[in-house]
Amino acid sequence: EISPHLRLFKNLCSPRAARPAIKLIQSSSVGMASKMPRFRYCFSMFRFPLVILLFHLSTWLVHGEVANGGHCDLPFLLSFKAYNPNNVRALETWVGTDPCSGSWLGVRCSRGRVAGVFLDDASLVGSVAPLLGLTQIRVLAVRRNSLSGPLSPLDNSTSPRLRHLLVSHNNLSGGLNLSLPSLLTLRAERNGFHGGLQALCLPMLRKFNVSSNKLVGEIPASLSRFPSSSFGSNVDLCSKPLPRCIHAYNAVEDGTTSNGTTNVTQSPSAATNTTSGSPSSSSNGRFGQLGMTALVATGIGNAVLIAISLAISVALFIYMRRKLRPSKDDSKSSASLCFEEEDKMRNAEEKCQKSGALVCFDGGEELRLESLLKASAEVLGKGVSGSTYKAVLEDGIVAAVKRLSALQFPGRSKAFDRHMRLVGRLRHRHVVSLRGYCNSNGERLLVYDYLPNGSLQSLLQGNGGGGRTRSLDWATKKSILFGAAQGLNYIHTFPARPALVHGNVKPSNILLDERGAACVSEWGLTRYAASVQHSAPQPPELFLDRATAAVSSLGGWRGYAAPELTASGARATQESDVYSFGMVLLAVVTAKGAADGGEDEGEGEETMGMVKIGVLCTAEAPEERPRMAQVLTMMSEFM
Ligand SMILES: Nc1ncnc2c1ncn2[C@@H]1O[C@H](COP(=O)(O)OP(=O)(O)OP(=O)(O)O)[C@@H](O)[C@H]1O
Repeated sequence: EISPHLRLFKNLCSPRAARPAIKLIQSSSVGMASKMPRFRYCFSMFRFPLVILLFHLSTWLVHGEVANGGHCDLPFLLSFKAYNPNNVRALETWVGTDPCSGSWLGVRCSRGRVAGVFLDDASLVGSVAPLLGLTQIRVLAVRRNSLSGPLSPLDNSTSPRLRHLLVSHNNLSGGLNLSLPSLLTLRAERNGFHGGLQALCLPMLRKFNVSSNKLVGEIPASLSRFPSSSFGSNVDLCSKPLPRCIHAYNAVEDGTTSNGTTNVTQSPSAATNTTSGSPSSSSNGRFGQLGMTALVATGIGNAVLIAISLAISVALFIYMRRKLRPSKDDSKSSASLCFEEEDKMRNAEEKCQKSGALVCFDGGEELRLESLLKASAEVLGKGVSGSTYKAVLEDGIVAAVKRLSALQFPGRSKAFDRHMRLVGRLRHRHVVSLRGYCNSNGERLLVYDYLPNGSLQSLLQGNGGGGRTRSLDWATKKSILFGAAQGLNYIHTFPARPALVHGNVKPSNILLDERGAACVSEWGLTRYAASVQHSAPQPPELFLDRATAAVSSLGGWRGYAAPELTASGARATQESDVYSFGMVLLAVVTAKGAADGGEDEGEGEETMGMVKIGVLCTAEAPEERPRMAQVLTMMSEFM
């Protein structure tokens, strides 16, 4: 088949245009000298199409196409297709030589290469291995099919860009051997994977599920942070978050155990008891000697294992800290974060997968503008800066989408884009992550993680978020305040020029995640707002009056804004954030809670200590307020 580029050239060789060239060929027996003028004539006729042809050839090559093999991702897709019968609907559209033509269902490309395959519920059979040969793939979603065979070992050399591997509800088998520093999602539940989890090295993993497989053995420490539901219904997995592993040792000896008939399987402690002086062991010299040797060997083995796992944990901890708190240097070296690639390449399209006008960040690669616009949406609330919706996307992703008010954020500004890209880089367990944003045609949508447990505001109003009631006891109050303080401190200390500011600290912007941990949200927007509603200055009354003032205006920022912000043109600063945090702290500490009436002495002291911190934070003069890092240090005394 002639490619479009060749066809273009063929059209240009229409009878009229081609005549001189044909003549040239026909007169090939004539001497070279007589050919030259005709050649020049022909060349001048074809100069323009030749330039076009060369241009197309070069882009063709740049995009990974080769002269006679077609698109370089084609063989992988075709061999996957070959496993499947012709009646698989999605694959019926896989025809032609260009998978990036837009007509291949479920195939998504970026810069001329296949970057995503989305074939959930497509009745697929055969092996998934060919799809893992796609070297530029970021998202592979083939859930709820009948795929079988093993998942080939994957590492940075085979799949350097893979972020989301969604293969759940298939018949896949074999071991899980994945060493992918950038993988964010692994959904492999309800398959037939067997063996252990030791060959999983996935430091950036956020979503993980290997339940309902045939896995056995100890859960590595690096995966123990996931809930037990991620590991359930396997053959024999153990260790955190599942019950502890019981290490059984065959403490030897055919025919030499105390009753002389069976081998004894016992725990190390039991073995210790037996060998350290129980009559049966001391009476049996050979057993005692062998048991002691086995114990010493086991002890040494355990010590070595503990030392190795400690070293690995420390290394992992350092590695994760670097990844999660990128410094300027880190951002240069870590290619795994979507945005860091952006910085390096200085080109938004290169760094982040874009779908239309949606720019995505680390963890938001699965987002697509089309599915966002089609999502079912429920209004969560309306604030000064815009309205927030809970959006449930067709592929089950739940997100909070903030639609910025056109009045507060008019026009398209490059500074806003730059700022949002910075905001999208922040990742901390007490800061709500921005996963993507869209800024086009006057529409500004910010896509955040959806936090299911409501806000501190709903708690203060006596209604636990997410439809649940949660008592605001002293421990809860402290943990929420401490979490929010950590989030705020992270924002304040993030390496950026100028230093970052939240700008809108108030209870409705302190959300509770699925574990009930506090996360600060919607920060950094006021800097780009046309106007910010400021309150009248707070009168310097007693702290309790201030707290009451804050609580009485829970819906807005008024009660929480620092007095200096009332001046016209005043901008939020880190000091004004500290003030607002102090107001939140006072509001929380003085709020009615489950412990009212039953406060013990220790709690009373802590309350007073916290109140003092609140008073320090709400000092009238900004320069007298402590920094968030100092607030954290003071608070940690009560944690
Ligand atoms: N990521 C999120 N997950 C769950 N709920 C959220 C999320 N972001 C905001 N909300 C909730 O949506 C509601 C509206 O939030 P929104 O930020 O639009 O208004 P606000 O916080 O009252 O005012 P402002 O615009 O000044 O921040 C609030 O109750 C907030 O708790």
